[in-house]
Amino acid sequence: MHDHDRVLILDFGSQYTQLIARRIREERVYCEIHPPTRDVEWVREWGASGIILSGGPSSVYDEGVPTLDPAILELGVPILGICYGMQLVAHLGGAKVERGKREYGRAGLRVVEASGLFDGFDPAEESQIWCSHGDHVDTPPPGFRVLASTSSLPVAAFGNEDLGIYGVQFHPEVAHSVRGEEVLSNFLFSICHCSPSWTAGAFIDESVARIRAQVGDEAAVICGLSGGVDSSVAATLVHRAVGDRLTCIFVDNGLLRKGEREGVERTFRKHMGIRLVVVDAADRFLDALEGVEDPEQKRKAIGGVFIDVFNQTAIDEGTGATFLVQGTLYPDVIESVSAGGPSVTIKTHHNVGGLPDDMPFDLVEPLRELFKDEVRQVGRELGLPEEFIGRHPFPGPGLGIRVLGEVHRERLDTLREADAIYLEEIREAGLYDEIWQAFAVLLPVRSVGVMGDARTYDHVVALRAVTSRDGMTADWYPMPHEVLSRISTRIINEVDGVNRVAYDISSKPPATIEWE
Ligand SMILES: Nc1ncnc2c1ncn2[C@@H]1O[C@H](COP(=O)(O)OP(=O)(O)OP(=O)(O)O)[C@@H](O)[C@H]1O
Ligand SMILES: O=c1[nH]c(=O)c2[nH+]cn([C@@H]3O[C@H](COP(=O)(O)O)[C@@H](O)[C@H]3O)c2[nH]1
Ligand SMILES: NC(=O)CC[C@H](N)C(=O)O
Ligand SMILES: [Mg+2]
Repeated sequence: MHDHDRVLILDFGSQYTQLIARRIREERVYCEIHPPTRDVEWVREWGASGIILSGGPSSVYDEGVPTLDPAILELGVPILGICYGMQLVAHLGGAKVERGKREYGRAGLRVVEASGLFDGFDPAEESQIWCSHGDHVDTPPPGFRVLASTSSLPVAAFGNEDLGIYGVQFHPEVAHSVRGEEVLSNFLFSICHCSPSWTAGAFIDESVARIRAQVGDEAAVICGLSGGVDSSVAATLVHRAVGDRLTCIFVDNGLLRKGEREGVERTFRKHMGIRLVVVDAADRFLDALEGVEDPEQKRKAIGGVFIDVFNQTAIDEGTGATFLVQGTLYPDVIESVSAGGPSVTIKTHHNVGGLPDDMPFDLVEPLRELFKDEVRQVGRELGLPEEFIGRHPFPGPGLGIRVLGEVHRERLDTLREADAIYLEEIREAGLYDEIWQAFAVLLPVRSVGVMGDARTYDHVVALRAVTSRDGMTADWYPMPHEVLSRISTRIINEVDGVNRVAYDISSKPPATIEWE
């Protein structure tokens, strides 16, 4: 049995699946996202208080589309199907899913009565919802009744209260569905009878217990420690679970920022009380990157060397470790791999898709289901110093994916200097905490300039600064002009080989935060 009610989200490939998870956790209910291939036995074992079926790009009549073990509908666990999830419930329940009436964006929802899923709504009033579908249902399956409609959709929501199974054609999880949160909270609390008990403190207790169960009483554990918030939180949790059987390994991969190695070592030794080994492996990484230009190849090469170095260090240090802890987060996972489901690979995060198949360790990833801001909350609860928690994220492949194209030592040095100036000025201007992540990128092009009456033909540095909540979506930060101007002047004057600075004004999507 679990201490907390838990909701299972089956992911049919919607862009919004992670938003569903967020919304549920914001209601302080624990949830996890899993591929729709989970069968009824697995689901029973998992112990869901409620199940949400996400939307997705498929159509129920197409070939090879993801479906649901129909026995799950008979478990007696409440179910809410959203968009494709609703269409699947309709299809499996014997209703017809109609094709070809496309509806994207806003619509007005009118509920039949103010109860159950729509408790607190007013049948006399319309509320704005957000839609994104091409298929729809005109008549609910036998045993189900219409709960809401819009001017163009006769069935915007249906339900069978006896079975506790519901479907909504719109997306209650997006902010533009103005009362969507209420729909989700009605589902969680009135229908699934969850209690809102999932807090950062509860997460800590549970994950310490889970780590103990996974690692056992004997095994030794190493942790890849970067000094970033994710691995610091992961290391602290594991340390609570296994004590001195944990050794942290900080790898200087030659792709770190200026002063980073010294800074991380100092802060960690000062605050953490965990054994730390620092390994200088710059040559190995740079050798592996020689001649490699493609971003995915670079990421995979770096991921592979990380594991080799962890392995060699575990042996050299005589740890006998059989477990490797990583601070992998949910966004690392979702962007790297199709979660057994239908979403696509955006980029291979070094700690997920970049791992070799024949890894000599079992992975311990206590944060695999969380988003960055949730990890920060856990870190605060664990009492980690603000120096770790407030740090901008820094990717494991580091400057290796910020020197675009082939990575050379002198290019790394150039970027290191430019990046240090950029961050120094941002701190100086008091903007560091307002920005989610800021960094410089060295472009693989050169441009013409004039310095001291002489012609230059040098490199271009692009500056990126974004605001974000969880790294899944981001917007460019409107950096004050006088700060930009100071940064640009300093970089061009102080960094050899750079004669031009550009500011990146792309949001995510359609761009990503990193350039590679
Ligand atoms: N230089 C490094 N040495 C050892 N392990 C590393 C290093 N860089 C990354 N890792 C491992 O890869 C994981 C993922 O890196 P990632 O950058 O996502 O997390 P983080 O560095 O802990 O936090 P942040 O996102 O705040 O930088 C880390 O949690 C850590 O386990
Ligand atoms: O540890 C990591 N290993 C990686 O391979 C990796 N790639 C991207 N990132 C970080 O993830 C966040 C989202 O980045 P993107 O928008 O570029 O995908 C941003 O914070 C990125 O810095 C990584 N972190
Ligand atoms: N967003 C969705 O879930 C869309 C479901 C289905 N593909 C449709 O177009 O109706
Ligand atoms: Mg990092």
